Amino acid sequence: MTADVSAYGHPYGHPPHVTAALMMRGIFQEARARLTAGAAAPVVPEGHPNAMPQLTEEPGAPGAPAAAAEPDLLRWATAGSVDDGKSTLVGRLLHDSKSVLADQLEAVSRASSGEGPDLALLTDGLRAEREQGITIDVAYRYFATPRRRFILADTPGHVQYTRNMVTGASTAALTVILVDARKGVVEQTRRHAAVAALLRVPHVVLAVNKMDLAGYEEAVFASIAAEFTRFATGLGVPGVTAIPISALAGDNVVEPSTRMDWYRGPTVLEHLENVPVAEEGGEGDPDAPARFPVQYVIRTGDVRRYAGQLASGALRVGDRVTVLPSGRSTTVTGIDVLGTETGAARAPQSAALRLADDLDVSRGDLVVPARALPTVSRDIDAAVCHLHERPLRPGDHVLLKHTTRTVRAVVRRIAGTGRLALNEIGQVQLRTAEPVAFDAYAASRRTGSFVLIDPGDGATLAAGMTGETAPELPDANG
Ligand SMILES: Nc1nc2c(ncn2[C@@H]2O[C@H](COP(=O)(O)OP(=O)(O)OP(=O)(O)O)[C@@H](O)[C@H]2O)c(=O)[nH]1
Repeated sequence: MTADVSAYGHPYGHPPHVTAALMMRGIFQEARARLTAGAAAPVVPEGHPNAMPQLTEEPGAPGAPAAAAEPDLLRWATAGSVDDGKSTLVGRLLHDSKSVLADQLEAVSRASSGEGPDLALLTDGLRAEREQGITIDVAYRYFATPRRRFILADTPGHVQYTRNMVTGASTAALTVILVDARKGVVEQTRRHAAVAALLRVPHVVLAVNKMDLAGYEEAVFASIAAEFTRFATGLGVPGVTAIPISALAGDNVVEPSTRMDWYRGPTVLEHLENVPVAEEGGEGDPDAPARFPVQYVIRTGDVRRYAGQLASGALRVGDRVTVLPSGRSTTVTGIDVLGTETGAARAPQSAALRLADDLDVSRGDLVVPARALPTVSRDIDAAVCHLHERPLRPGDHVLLKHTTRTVRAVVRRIAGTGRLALNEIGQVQLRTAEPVAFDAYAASRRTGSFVLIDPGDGATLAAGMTGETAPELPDANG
């Protein structure tokens, strides 16, 4: 798969599935890289049920500079307790928006007993496939409508929920949290809201599902929406959009419901199609300082160029930049995007830079504007979500993977009980063997996040958000 992963010597690679090790950079980036580069090859293998031809027909893709935030691409995730209807919702969305391949639908119809197709089968088929692998937690589903393309991190609900949600939501611009209208806000819902808040997912949708089983009553919806919004707002979730739906009957998923005329808001799809994707601190934020993690060095004769993908902000020829962690400064003398000399590049474009001075720049270095430096330190304090069966303990030796850089680190302190079990989120202090250049997660999701890796077997142990405070969460293993 990506050169990145093999850099620490572990042969992951199950596209379109992804292991948690790829979480922060992930297949999203591969997808994005391909899309912005206008690559002809689809992100998912040809013939796979997820292989949506629309992906390669991005308007103006080849050669066209990527729009700052790729307004036509939304990355999103779903969350909800077991049986709240995640699979049915996604199936309904694909079905009603005609975003599913015809042969797949036919197979589902044949497999379903009863009247309509069992929409959960559309996603459960993929899930079974995914569950064959131990480390595979999230399947990425690609679909498109005429308005927008979507990448959905489809997470199984029943087990290891937090891990999956962290994996799925960390790069998402939106997450849909489902509740069952008959049950309302439950412990799990609060936990999902807390994780969404921690990950700073910019848009949270509360889908109050199974409204058909609640008589399509406005009062039922209103009280659940009010309770959730109060709770989520208290956690710092910027905005909640609550939508009453029946995933099974198709109310307010793609088409507006005729049975809930008291609801005037958007359907789920309308909302997905219209929600703004540029977020503060995100790759599309025009005010964010430039962050350019060097992926590899290209040598042609005497000329050296540094290739990578802008994690945030923009770089221009003439910019005074500092290369971290060394701290040396120089000037950008050339920028190549898609093999063409350009004056500038902006996130999320991939680019190759030329620098005025012959500095010793290598993979894992971070090129930043000299006037807007991140923190450079060997000490990292972060909210960490533990993703492995083996608990994390002080004294543990790990590899810390941050953007394109992997360094050795040791766990110095874990607040509270002093250990982190699977799915727990806690405050962790780390000391790295070499300085790392990072931002606060609040300022930049990309340069403020990292994963911890087991140096022995390459397993992903944990995901961290620098400078964040771990929330108090109910019920760690929901
Ligand atoms: N009446 C009614 N039933 C629904 C609705 N949405 C889903 N269901 C049913 O609820 C059950 C669970 O739906 P799923 O879509 O499998 O739920 P899930 O959240 O994906 O559950 P996991 O796969 O276990 O995570 C199925 O029997 C669905 O048919 C709805 O809007 N109304």
